[in-house]
Amino acid sequence: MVKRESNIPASPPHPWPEHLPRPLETYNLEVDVHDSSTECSTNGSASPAPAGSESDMSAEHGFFVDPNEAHNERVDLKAIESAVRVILKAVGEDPNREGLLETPARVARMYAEMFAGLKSDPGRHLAKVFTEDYDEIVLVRDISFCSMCEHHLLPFTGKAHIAYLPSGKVVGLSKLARVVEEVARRPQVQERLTQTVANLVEEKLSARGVAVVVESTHSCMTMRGVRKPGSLCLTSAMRGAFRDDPKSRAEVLGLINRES
Ligand SMILES: Nc1nc2c(ncn2[C@@H]2O[C@H](COP(=O)(O)OP(=O)(O)OP(=O)(O)O)[C@@H](O)[C@H]2O)c(=O)[nH]1
Ligand SMILES: [Zn+2]
Repeated sequence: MVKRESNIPASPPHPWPEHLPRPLETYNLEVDVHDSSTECSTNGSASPAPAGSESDMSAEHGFFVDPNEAHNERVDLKAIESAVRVILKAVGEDPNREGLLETPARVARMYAEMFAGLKSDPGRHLAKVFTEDYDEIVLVRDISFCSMCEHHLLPFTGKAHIAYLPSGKVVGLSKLARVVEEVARRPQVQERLTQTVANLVEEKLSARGVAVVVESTHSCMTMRGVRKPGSLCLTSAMRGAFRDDPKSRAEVLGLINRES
């Protein structure tokens, strides 16, 4: 057993936020170099400083961990690699030919990225709000996203539009896009993505009204199966005033559909 230890101080100045991944360099890695099923075990004694502090920056550790980025620690990369090798063999490929040698590892990393939001809490992006005497529509339009259809594990890509009616507090505009980005990183159906985003905005901002419209193209409908390139799926979730008041609903839909 070869033990590699980082040079991070054993007693960090602050606890590392639970929902964040710990950068690999900050783990004490215990690697059995003789065992092909190598495991990395984490040692709780070494945690980095919280994001945003000076010691979180690349000068000391060689990288910066963005606390806004979702990360799914439970993804078993080795298991995905094995499964991809099985699939390659099953379709008649030779997983040992040169071009495919690194493919299982690439696919594993790709799934880790595409499903990074599976175990995270996207609502955290809406935790910081600003008191503001503004009670009209706030709309962020054309938030591009790429998610994965849970039926075929093929991407569906498109745009989300989020509007809300504040009740004394507004949120940073980028945070609405961050919620979409994180919720998208799960296997799902478009309806659930739409509702999840609407529920989060309504709950976390105590918004008087929320409108979420999502438009996307599903690869499972364009590149396979029924093969209808150009087909577009639209979903919407209306809450509060946008659901109950036809005038508010018409106003927000007008803004969402307005030509730029
Ligand atoms: N409602 C909904 N359906 C979706 C979504 N993404 C994919 N689907 C559909 O999920 C369905 C799965 O249908 P199945 O009959 O079980 O699978 P299939 O035989 O591969 O279906 P086809 O795609 O028609 O070939 C398909 O109709 C897909 O178009 C989504 O986000 N929402
Ligand atoms: Zn599909």
